[in-house]
Amino acid sequence: MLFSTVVDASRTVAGTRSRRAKSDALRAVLEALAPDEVEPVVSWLSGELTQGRIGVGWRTIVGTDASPVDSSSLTVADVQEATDLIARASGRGSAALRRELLAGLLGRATDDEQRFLVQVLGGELRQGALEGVMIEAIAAAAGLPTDPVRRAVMLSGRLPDAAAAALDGGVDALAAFRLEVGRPVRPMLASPAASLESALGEFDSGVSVEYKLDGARIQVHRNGDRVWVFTRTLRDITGTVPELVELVAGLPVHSVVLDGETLALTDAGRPRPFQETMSRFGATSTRELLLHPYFFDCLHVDGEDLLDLPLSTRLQALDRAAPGHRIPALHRPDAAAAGEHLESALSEGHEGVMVKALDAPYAAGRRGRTWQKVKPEHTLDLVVLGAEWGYGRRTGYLSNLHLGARDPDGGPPIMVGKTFKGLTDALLRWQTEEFPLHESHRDEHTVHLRPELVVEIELDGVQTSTRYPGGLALRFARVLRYRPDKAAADADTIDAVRALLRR
Ligand SMILES: Nc1ncnc2c1ncn2[C@@H]1O[C@H](COP(=O)(O)OP(=O)(O)OP(=O)(O)O)[C@@H](O)[C@H]1O
Repeated sequence: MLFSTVVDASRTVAGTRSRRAKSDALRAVLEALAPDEVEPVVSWLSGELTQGRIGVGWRTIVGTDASPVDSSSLTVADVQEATDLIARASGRGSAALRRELLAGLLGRATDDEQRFLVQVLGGELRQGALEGVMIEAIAAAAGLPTDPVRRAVMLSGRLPDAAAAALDGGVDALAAFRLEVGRPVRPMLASPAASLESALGEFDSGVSVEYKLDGARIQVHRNGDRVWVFTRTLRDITGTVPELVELVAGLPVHSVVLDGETLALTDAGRPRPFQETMSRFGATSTRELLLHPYFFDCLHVDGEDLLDLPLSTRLQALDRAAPGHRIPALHRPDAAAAGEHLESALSEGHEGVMVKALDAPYAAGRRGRTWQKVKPEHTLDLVVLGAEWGYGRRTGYLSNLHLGARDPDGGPPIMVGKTFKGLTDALLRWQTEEFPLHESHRDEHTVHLRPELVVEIELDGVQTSTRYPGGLALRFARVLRYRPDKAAADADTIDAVRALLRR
């Protein structure tokens, strides 16, 4: 396939708000691909290279001077080969070689193709938000229902692999995707509940009511002596959390996959601030701040996959696999006991409780109704779209944030408000250093950012407004904290913002 066909499709997708039109454009490309073109093209259209990061930084890209050609004959295979060569360059002189190879590739591309390549290489096109649309397009191109495609993506964490399997081997190839110990699964997510009573009222078959701890999500895998620890975004952090590795290595099982939350505690046993827990995931972490795991689900034990079994069965397995390390939970409590559990969670400094249906399977990667979170304040995770230079005491600092909600149809984030409330001096300094690394462009007052940073905002509510394109505006928004554990694709949607309208 000609590379320009891919570039045209990407432009069509970016240029329309219609989910149907996006899906149709993607489908048309997928249907025309040769088998070995599927993985690279699905990766590019999702804004990534199959090789991951290839050592071409922003500086190299803008420093590359290559005039576009008028008409190009670049094929998908040409581009894949060129990026392979760049990715493989190593050792002395490799930076110069990468620059040369990049200039060679760009020098064969048209203006549009160059722009697309630069965006993919610079990570600007990475659009997890498009994933749902892409899954539908893959299913349509392969003539299959959406569910088995989605399941394969959630189990492998990799859209291109699932696309190749769907288009090449159909349902049978997709069914072969299994949970594999050592390969992370997309985590199941929760929906907000209006109240504890409404959450309890929704499930006749019994619930587990669990503390909702305000730490960081972990997924641990163990096979014999080998242990892995992954974050919510499936990043492998095994090397930075030796105390968790040691604990998991000592569990009374041979192989296991556990889902949980990890927290650093004060000497008095109260949770430390979220930032301190997150800082342990960084490369420079100290071991002084020990992380404690609190597991709440078991997806695999000793050769048996449990994803499709009811929560009640998975919790029994969890008790066997990790005795003493469960999150505080009540099994089938009555309303009074559940209420007391919520009160104690809050008085111990935690966020609230989770109410989970005991008969529900583990819906990897889904924000389902079978897990509901009950917490007293309204918070939203929003994408930072830009920041304005401050004035007065804040002169010289990037301050007032432009906030966007995710478009569930895969378009760019939709702006819903601005705020500088809650920003500490430390955060202002951090923003001023960090934001230029995410800059897409700037004007006199504002540095605009690629949609990469997620910030958690507390708010009193939402009102209708003509000021912003979504017709909604946040009321009394204040910054709680940044969420380095989340990508833009995990941010709250415009629908979640709208759901706060009448409360
Ligand atoms: N008992 C629990 N069961 C499931 N998740 C829990 C539990 N305790 C804490 N958590 C955390 O809560 C998150 C689930 O809530 P949700 O799906 O709303 O994620 P979120 O968007 O990170 O929410 P929030 O911003 O409220 O933390 C999980 O990702 C996990 O990190």
